[in-house]
Amino acid sequence: TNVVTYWGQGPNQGSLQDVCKNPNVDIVAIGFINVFPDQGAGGWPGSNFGNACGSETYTYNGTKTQLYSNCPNIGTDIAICQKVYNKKVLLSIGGGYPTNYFIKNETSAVNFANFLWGTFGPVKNEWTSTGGPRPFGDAVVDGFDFDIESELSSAPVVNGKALTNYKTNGYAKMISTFKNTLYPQDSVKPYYVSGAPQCVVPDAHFAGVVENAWFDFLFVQYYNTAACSARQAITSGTFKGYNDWTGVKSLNADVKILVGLPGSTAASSDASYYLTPSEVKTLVSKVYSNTRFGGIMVWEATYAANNVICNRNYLTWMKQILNA
Ligand SMILES: CNC(=O)NC(=N)Nc1ccccc1
Repeated sequence: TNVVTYWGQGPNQGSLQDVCKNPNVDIVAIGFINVFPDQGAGGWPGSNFGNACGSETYTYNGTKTQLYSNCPNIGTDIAICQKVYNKKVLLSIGGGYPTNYFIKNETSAVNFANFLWGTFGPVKNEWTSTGGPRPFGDAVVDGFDFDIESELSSAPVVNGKALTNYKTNGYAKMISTFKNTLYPQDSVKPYYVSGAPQCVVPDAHFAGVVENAWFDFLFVQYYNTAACSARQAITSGTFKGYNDWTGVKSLNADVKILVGLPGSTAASSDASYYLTPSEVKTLVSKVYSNTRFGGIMVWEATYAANNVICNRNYLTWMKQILNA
C-alpha cells in the first residue's frame, strides 16, 4: 500500500526534493494546473505551484499566458525524486482554487491531454521546436491526477448554448486519450491516472467520470464533507464513506482506493476533520483487508511536514500504520 502526498500548495513550502527524501512517501502529486485551456489566456492552461515559481509566464502568439515558466527547481527535483528516491511523481489538474475551470467539449479535452503530454510527458523535439513549453525541463512525470473541485453555479454558455453535463464533459475523454493514445507511445516506463474525488458518491463535480473512466488510484478526500468523512467514521464506528467508494461497481476492477486525510488541523476546511495517528490506526483497521484498499493520501506535504509528533512527521506515521 502507498503513502501519497500532494505538494505545491503549502504555505511557505519547502522543496519537492525535501518531500521525496522521506522514505515513507511513495507517490507525490504536484498541484496544480488550475487554469484550463478553454478559460486560460492565449488558450493555454495555467499553473500554480505556490512559492516554487517566479512570476514569469510564457507568452504565446503575443499573449501572456498563465503558465509559469520560471519554476527553477521543480524539474530537477522531479528527476531526483524518481531516480534517487524511487518515487512516482504525478501532475495534478484542477484543485480547490479557483474553481471556475471546465472542459467545454471532447475536442478541447483531446487538445488539453495532448498539451499536457507535450509539456510534461516525454521530451519530443517536434514539441519544443515548435514553441511547446517545458516548464519542468526534461523531467517526465509518471502520470496525471484529476483533482476536479470545480464549482459552477450554472451550466456555462458556449456559443449561445448552455453546456449539458458540463461538470463531466471532457474528463473521461482526457483520461481515455492518455490511457489509449498517449501512454502507449512511451514504453520506457508505466504511466498512471488518478483522481481525487470528494467522499460523497457520486461526487457532483466528477459524476459520471469516476464511474466510467480508467483509474489506477482514487485519492478520496475524506475531509471537507462531514457526512462521509474519516472523522464521522471514528465518531460512528462505521466508515460509510469508504464502503460507498469501494462499492462503486463500475470502477475498473484493479483500481486502488486510498483514504485521503488532512496532514494537520490547518490542512482542511475544519480542524475536526484531522485524525491523530492513533485514530488513523483505528480507521485503517476497518479497511485494510478490502482488496481495493490502496493506502493513505495526505493533503498536503507542507502541513504534514510541520505536524511532528514524537519526532516523526505525519507522513512517517502514516507509513508506520500501513506497515503495522
Ligand atoms: C486533493 N485535493 C484536496 O485535498 N483539495 C483540498 N483540500 N481543497 C480544499 C478545500 C477546502 C479547504 C481547503 C482545501
